[in-house]
Amino acid sequence: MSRKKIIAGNWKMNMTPSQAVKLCEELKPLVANDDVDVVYCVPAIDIVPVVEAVKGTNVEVGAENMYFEEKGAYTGEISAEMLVDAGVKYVIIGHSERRDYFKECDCLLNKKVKKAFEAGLTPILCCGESLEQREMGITLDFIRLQIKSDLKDITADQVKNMVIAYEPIWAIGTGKTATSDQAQEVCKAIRDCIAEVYDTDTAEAVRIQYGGSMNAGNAAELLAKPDIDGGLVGGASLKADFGKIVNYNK
Ligand SMILES: O=C[C@H](O)COP(=O)(O)O
Repeated sequence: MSRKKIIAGNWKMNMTPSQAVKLCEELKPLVANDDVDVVYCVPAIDIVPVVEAVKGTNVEVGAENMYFEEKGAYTGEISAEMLVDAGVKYVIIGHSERRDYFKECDCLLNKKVKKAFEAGLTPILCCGESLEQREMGITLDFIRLQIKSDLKDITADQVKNMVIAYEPIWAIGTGKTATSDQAQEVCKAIRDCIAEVYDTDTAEAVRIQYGGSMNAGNAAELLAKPDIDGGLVGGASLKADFGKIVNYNK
């Protein structure tokens, strides 16, 4: 099966609303590539202006987080319904920074994944091992556990339409990219895990991204691997380099 590549920028806590609009204008001519899906996952306050700024282009907008409740007394949170109403199509769930700094656990993330689907959003579910886990040789076991817990009670049809991002924590923002073989090994293990829990059709359909210091220089090699269907790009998504990653195949 041929899966369309998906290149998503994760802006993290960068870009004020006015800077965000300026960045969209700068990137507009650089990210025009209909062969791939292009997504900007942006801070909550940037969502409305960015949705407006990318109107009429090939870019879709994603959120970096959401809460699983529909509405109510949850100070500071944003619901899936709010995101959908604002024009958001994707939502990152379970980024390692949320798991680590904000103590988001698998049980909470499972509720968020369910809610995202219920609201009509496409979740980009992140998983990845720490350096310590890699050195202990438990990377694949740990990631299988994460995937199984986060996808508890999620149906095969839902999994077919979601995105999973493999992000080794030791490669995030460090300039240390996983080698393309390391990234391929884990992305394949994730696909095998999906085949084991669901079936081969589902495993063949789900798109699996790599994230962790992806840049204009290493994207083509990573994206050439059979089980890597895209990138979740942090630092390099805030500059012209992002256009080169999106056009890795040109
Ligand atoms: O979500 C994106 C990842 O955390 C990767 O960030 P990075 O490209 O800055 O290493």
